[in-house]
Amino acid sequence: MEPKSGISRKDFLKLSATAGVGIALGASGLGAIMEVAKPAKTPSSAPGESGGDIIPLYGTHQPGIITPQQTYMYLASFNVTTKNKSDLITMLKDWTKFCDLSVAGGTMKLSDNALVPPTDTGETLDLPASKLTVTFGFGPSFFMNEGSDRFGIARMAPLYLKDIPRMPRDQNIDKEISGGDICVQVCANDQQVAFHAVRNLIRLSTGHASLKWMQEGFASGTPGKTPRNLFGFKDGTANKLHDSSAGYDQVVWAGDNELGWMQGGSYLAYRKIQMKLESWDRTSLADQEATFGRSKLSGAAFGSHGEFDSFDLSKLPEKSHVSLAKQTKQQIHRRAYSYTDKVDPRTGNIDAGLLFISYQRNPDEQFLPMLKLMQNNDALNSYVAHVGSAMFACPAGLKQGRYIGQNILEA
Ligand SMILES: C=CC1=C(C)c2cc3[nH]c(cc4nc(cc5[nH]c(cc1n2)c(C)c5CCC(=O)O)C(CCC(=O)O)=C4C)c(C)c3C=C
Ligand SMILES: [Fe+2]
Repeated sequence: MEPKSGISRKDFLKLSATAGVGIALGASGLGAIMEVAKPAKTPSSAPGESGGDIIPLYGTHQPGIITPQQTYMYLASFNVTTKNKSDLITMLKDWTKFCDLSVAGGTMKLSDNALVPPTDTGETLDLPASKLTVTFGFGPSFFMNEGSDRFGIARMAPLYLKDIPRMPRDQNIDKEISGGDICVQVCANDQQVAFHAVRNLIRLSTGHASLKWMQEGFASGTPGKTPRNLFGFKDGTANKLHDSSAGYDQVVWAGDNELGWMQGGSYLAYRKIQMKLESWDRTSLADQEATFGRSKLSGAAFGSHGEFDSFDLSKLPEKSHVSLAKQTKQQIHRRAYSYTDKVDPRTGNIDAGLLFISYQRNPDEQFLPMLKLMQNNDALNSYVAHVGSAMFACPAGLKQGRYIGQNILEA
């Protein structure tokens, strides 16, 4: 059934219920998704309407990588618990069907049986798609787990996938919030829509995988302008340098030296970085700007005027953050979100910082040399501590009718 455009999630639900399409509950109560409805709206609807809020799940590349940043993000990492490959496939199929429906603003059909829990948790019933994207990635332990090729896919591991090696300033890295077999990056312009997606993906993983860790982030900025991080600086300016199809091919998308499933995919590098807000806030403006090598107000590099102006590297302090990144002569595509958490009752300091995420086609060449140089020399080091770390390989875009990871598990 092809729903009409302009209808709400709730209307669509009613329609799908009448037409007898939707999702049947399995024996567990959460169960496998047996049948899903077609997308509730089309991506071509006018902006402002729900349809204009749709980012397609299918395409050459996964959504959520070069997609302009939405306001909210959940990053969740799962460990696969089932030893059975077909169980794993069931979960990935259910996830795919769920994403197919939710990114289009649809909702799983509630049960007709009042005696069992509703299939969908319901908090998005009246909400539009909100540019929801779900991006999947696979960690090194997905392919080879503690020396065991448990799903017979070790030969399918991509060229550069490995845990980020221990860095000089990694003494605060917490293993509990690092790594994992599968990561899911969920982004949307409505936090409830993003949460609904991650929550239901967790529900659908029951019996197949367990949630290892989850992080929640936000990015705030005027549309079309670079958002500022919690140090008050524009963060993401240099992404403009590769903002073209050729630029993304050069910086982001894995090439034809990779196995087929990874060509057009990308490597996700993740660092959870605490930012010492209290000590930063006691730092003079001049020192803050020298830390990055850019003006706080305009975002312009030292010696230039506008945020996006080219600049002379010799005008920046040698150990400034931007200078170090430039010295590597590499580019990465950053898609970071801020986070805030609890206050330490002993010091009154806030646990807040950056969920640093970057995408690149070759982390060995692009990301790791940059991280190493920064860990050794960065002026920013006085104000930050890295506490979480992970790397995942995100497959190429999905074709309709296929499930995420199919090209790895059924090759
Ligand atoms: C290893 C890669 C990087 C880490 C880790 C990282 C952490 C980090 N960055 C900021 C704030 C800013 N970063 C900026 C630029 C920038 N950062 C990286 C890489 C890492 N950052 C790169 C490659 C660049 C681009 C450099 C260039 O080519 O010009 C900036 C300047 C504005 C911008 O371009 O975005 C800011 C500000 C924080 C706060 C942080 C850890 C908490
Ligand atoms: Fe940076």
